[in-house]
Amino acid sequence: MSLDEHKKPSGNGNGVALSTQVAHRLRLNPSTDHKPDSYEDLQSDFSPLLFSSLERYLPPSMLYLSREAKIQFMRDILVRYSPEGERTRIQKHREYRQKIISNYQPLHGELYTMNAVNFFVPSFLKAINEKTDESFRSILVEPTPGVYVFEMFQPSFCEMLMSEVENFERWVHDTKFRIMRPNTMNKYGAVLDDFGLETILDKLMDEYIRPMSKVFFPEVGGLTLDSHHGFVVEYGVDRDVELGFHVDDSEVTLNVCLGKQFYGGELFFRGVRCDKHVNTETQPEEILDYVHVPGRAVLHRGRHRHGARATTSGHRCNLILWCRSSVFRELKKYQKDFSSWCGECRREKRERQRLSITATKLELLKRDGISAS
Ligand SMILES: O=C(O)CCC(=O)C(=O)O
Ligand SMILES: [Fe+2]
Repeated sequence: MSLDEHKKPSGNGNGVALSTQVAHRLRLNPSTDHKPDSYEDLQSDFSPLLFSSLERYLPPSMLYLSREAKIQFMRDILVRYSPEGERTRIQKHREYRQKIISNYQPLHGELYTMNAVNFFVPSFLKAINEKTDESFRSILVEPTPGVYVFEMFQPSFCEMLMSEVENFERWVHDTKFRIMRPNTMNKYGAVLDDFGLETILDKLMDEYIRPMSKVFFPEVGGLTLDSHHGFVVEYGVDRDVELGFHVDDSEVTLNVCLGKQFYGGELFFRGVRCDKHVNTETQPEEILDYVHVPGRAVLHRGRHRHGARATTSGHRCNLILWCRSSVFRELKKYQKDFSSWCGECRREKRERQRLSITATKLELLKRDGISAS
């Protein structure tokens, strides 16, 4: 079975910016008591807010230089981390979103602001309020290491979200608006962030998924999730039927079944892998087939290889939230061993340790043998 890198149409992995000049390294931690200059009047393709945030990371010796000198220095850094092509793409995407948001009339206004009591089931809310390892563990099961399953959404929320998506799809059809699909592997489905749901999905990641990821996925940036790609996928005989074996472009993925009635569509998992090992063999203990249930969530690492079997009848709709950590992505560039989360790195490491123990034992035996003679 060959595997696809599931691509998103947006987002970059830029992390903590590093200076080109060794003498002027950015600080690792911001100077929180420093009041940055205002950059509101700055004509630049970077947001003025980005400049004032970055200013707090300037080396102390630069904090009181002229505004122009700071702008020049920060611009040089930003340009390195966001090449022109990428900036143009982001700008185009911003305009695309703006066009949708100013023309699309939402069906359920109440979906666009977070209303936790109406959206989530009480058990989930209780666990989130407590935010402890035990409270999370009390509401979920872990059918294979690293895959967590729990009840999450109220049925009324699932219905409302599905009918909003249908309404959006109808608008797209009627106005012949050309929309971008969620990723390279789906022909159907819609990006929720593109039609006004970005703010609540941000909240969903910040206040609900990050606290859980901090407990369950600290080694893949679970504590520092800072951006997301949120969409729905739609399956059925007249939609996408199945989804091939892949890894997500995320550190942590939330996948919640919204409904409706369907047969098939099982998720299959086959172990977590880093880039280098993405196509390596599956170990028997890594095999999991999971049956979707409306309202129920699955939380897993983006690098946990998976796919979805054919939805053979009916209509299946799932909410997917790919959560990313720019810090994790930046740090990953400088690492080679991912044995804290990649099944194959771990297997190789154990094998190296086993060989080294055997060699040491042999060495000792040999020495003993020699001294005994
Ligand atoms: O259909 C599913 O439940 C899986 C979807 C998925 O893995 C994805 O969109 O990344
Ligand atoms: Fe996926």
